[in-house]
Amino acid sequence: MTPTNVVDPKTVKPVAATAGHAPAKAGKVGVMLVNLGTPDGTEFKPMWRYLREFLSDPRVIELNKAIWYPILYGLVLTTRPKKSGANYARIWNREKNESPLRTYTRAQSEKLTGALRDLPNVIVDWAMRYGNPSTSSVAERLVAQGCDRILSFPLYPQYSATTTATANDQLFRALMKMRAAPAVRSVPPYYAEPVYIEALASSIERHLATLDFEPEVVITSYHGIPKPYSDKGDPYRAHCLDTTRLLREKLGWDENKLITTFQSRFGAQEWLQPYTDKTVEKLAKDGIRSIAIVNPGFSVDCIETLDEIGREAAETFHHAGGENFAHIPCLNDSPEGMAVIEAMVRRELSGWV
Ligand SMILES: C=CC1=C(C)c2cc3[nH]c(cc4nc(cc5[nH]c(cc1n2)c(C)c5CCC(=O)O)C(CCC(=O)O)=C4C)c(C)c3C=C
Ligand SMILES: [Fe+2]
Ligand SMILES: [Fe+2]
Repeated sequence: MTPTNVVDPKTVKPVAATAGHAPAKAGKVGVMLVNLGTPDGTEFKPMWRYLREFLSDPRVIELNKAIWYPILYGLVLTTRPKKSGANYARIWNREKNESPLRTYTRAQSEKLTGALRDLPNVIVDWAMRYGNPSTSSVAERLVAQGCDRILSFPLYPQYSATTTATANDQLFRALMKMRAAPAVRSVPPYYAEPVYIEALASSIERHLATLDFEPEVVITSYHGIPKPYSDKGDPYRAHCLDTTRLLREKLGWDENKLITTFQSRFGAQEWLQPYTDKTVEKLAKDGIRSIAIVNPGFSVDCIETLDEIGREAAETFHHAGGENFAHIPCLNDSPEGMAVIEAMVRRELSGWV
């Protein structure tokens, strides 16, 4: 039987001009890489602006506003901008005057543009959930360039409401202001995709081969979330554990060689355990001399990987008696990392190009 109602996207033409109207630009597909966000500078003001936007997001801090805002404005935003700014200053990309997260996300977008050259109707761009370039400005730019469809790619392999869902919320908030809003798709979490697991395994093997020691233990350290969020149904922890299990199988390692921990606690409540800093300290005290840490949950290196792991965790390990410490970089814009992004984008564009 011949299908009668199937639309071939290649035959859909831009809307023609009618009397009194400019021709509507249409027919292009926007691919938008979305990362978490980052401050515009390391000084108090830009740090304050970034932290205020981030920590006012009810997906991130679930406390009632009447309780949270006095703490946020009275305590957190009076002290943390200075402390975090000093940490950002240590890892800042001085050549471009921006954080590594922004540099790497832009590089991913540029490389993806090159990789998708065979799809002339596709425009690739990149945005942040918090800070700049804002999600709304990039969505508007794509629409102005003729995109009537947008594929949004929240760059988090493991889903969490605190990251993936809020990136999607923000895009729809931008669409709420448009009369002619584009159709939207969102790339699903890819924590168990073979292309991602293979990329992590080959990146780990490549970096371990450059070391002059063999780690007795390799830690997969993920950003944490408050434990109550997980208890209430956020699937993030299960996604992280799945990634590590699949990576272990791929590498042929046992449960003592590749372990899972959670880092970057914020505030007083309990977060997902085991904690990375406590684990690193305990390993050294238990006589483990050599470790490596990899951060599979971060698509690019940032303050949490370069400073909290590359500096702080290394110091903790050495102070507790450890000898050899290695931090394995994130996939970033490496060939392995770009293979993951390209594969996910091509699959999710199906039917649109
Ligand atoms: C309650 C607070 C936070 C939750 C929940 C949270 C979840 C979460 N975050 C990431 C990824 C990143 N977080 C980064 C920085 C960062 N995270 C928090 C707080 C929470 N994160 C803060 C306050 C900060 C700012 C830095 C600081 O002051 O300590 C970053 C790095 C950004 C950069 O510019 O380098 C990333 C990436 C995930 C994946 C996640 C939940 C799964
Ligand atoms: Fe975070
Ligand atoms: Fe941190």
